[in-house]
Amino acid sequence: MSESTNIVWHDSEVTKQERQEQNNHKSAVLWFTGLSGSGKSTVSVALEKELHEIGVHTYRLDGDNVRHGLNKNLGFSPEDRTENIRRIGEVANLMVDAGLVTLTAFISPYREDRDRARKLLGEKEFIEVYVKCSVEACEERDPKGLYKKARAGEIKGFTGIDAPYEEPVEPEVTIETDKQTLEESVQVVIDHLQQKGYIG
Ligand SMILES: Nc1ncnc2c1ncn2[C@@H]1O[C@H](COP(=O)(O)OS(=O)(=O)O)[C@@H](OP(=O)(O)O)[C@H]1O
Ligand SMILES: Nc1ncnc2c1ncn2[C@@H]1O[C@H](COP(=O)(O)OP(=O)(O)O)[C@@H](O)[C@H]1O
Repeated sequence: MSESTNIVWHDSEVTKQERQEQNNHKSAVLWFTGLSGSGKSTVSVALEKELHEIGVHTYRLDGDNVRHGLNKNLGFSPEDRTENIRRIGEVANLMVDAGLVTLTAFISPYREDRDRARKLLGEKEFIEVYVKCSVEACEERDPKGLYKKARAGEIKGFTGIDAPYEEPVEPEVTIETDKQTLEESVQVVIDHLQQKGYIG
């Protein structure tokens, strides 16, 4: 890939802070990470609905959806997953600049890739939400039948089966979807946003 040259940053006259003030809440990314079937999509969808209902401006980026468009040229090799997460970090950064509480739901299995996104966004605007769920429980749920295919050898390099998932070390929030209900998980994240002053 060639790098762009002769490009100059052009500032806007409306700042992120002004957008946040108009919205009446701060902006940040809620970075959901966890195994396939752990509940990233389910929890982020329910959480976004609740946030929207209380007047928070949101947008949700989901692995399956983004891989249909922006990242349709990427597969599941380690290099492609890294590029997937790099692009999502950049898109999330733009959305946070636009004043949105941005919810991303990607397996994002590599710590280094998540930490790169954290560094890009900055500590205050990157909230890592570890969707913790045992691989056994995810496999039992198998909402898309992918674990079955992975066990049968029809999918190679499936996260948790024959590809790694590196657990977060110090996530801002952990939800345990094999122990908590969906409603409890959503509430844990809302409590965090309120306690840390992101939303009123
Ligand atoms: N090999 C392999 N490993 C893991 N997942 C696979 C694979 N092949 C396809 N899928 C489907 O792709 C979804 C994961 O995409 P992500 O963009 O979140 O993955 S990653 O962050 O780049 O690792 C994942 O969606 P979720 O189940 O929502 O996590 C799967 O439906
Ligand atoms: N407490 C829970 N929280 C979230 N999802 C749950 C819970 N209990 C069962 N589920 C089910 O687990 C599955 C999670 O799938 P999904 O949200 O697509 O996960 P992911 O996006 O991480 O792949 C769904 O079928 C959901 O209904």
